[in-house]
Amino acid sequence: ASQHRLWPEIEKTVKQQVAMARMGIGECGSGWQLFAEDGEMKMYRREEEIDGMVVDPLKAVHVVKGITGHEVCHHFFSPQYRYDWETTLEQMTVLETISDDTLLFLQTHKRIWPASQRDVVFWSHIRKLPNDQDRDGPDIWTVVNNSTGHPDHPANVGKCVRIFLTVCLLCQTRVNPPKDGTPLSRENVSCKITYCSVVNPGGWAPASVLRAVYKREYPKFLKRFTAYVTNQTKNKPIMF
Ligand SMILES: O=S(=O)(CCO)c1ccc(-c2ccc(C3CCCC3)c([C@H]3C[C@H]3c3ccccn3)c2)cc1
Repeated sequence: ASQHRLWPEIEKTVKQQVAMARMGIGECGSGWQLFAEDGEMKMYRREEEIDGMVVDPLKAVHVVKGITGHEVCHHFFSPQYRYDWETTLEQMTVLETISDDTLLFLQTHKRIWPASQRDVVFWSHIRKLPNDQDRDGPDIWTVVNNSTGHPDHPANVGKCVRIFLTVCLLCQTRVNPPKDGTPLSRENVSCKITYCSVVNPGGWAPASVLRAVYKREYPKFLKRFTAYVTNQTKNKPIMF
């Protein structure tokens, strides 16, 4: 994969996005407002517009018991699960398998009235990162999705408005070993999830509509996705 044309961009974007995701909300600069909370899940956004279009950066933090960072990233990255958890997905195509850890996707999302239908072309890269805080702690896993062009799928040719996004899912596994030396089980693991996304909706859509869509869809997406991973893994050996 290192010789692929996208490799330099992937390296740079992954490093950038991981650094941002690791910063706490306080360090991330001001202006973050908590807009949704549900148990361990907290969702923040910053209100930002470019040329009158809403591009509100989103940062969600969540802690889920019984699953690991590798399991969360594996189910987010792998195409075979996506229709199960991505409720707004209408069509997903893997345009290119760049390597076993890097795919190129074309996705069309269901139309959200009154906005016109959207599509997106993005590369998706999964990576394990050394846990530099705690040397013998479990590794950190991340998936970064970033829009890119594709010669066979130019933007805004068909009925869909092309959106542009950068998404980073960063997962840190926590292990609390059982006192009595019994083997590790799912009760002894949890995962701290940080999900960052910036979506440029492409063509114009009313700010009030977009903000309502995000307010409704993002909490639903993260809850549904983490519940899906819990269900998929509950009777399987732990994937560290
Ligand atoms: O994390 S991913 O890479 C996961 C791979 O699928 C991702 C996340 C979100 C989107 C996305 C981008 C834009 C929109 C809007 C913009 C104007 C009208 C459609 C929506 C709408 C469908 C709503 C939505 C918002 C948040 C979460 C899920 N659904 C979704 C795409 C990919």
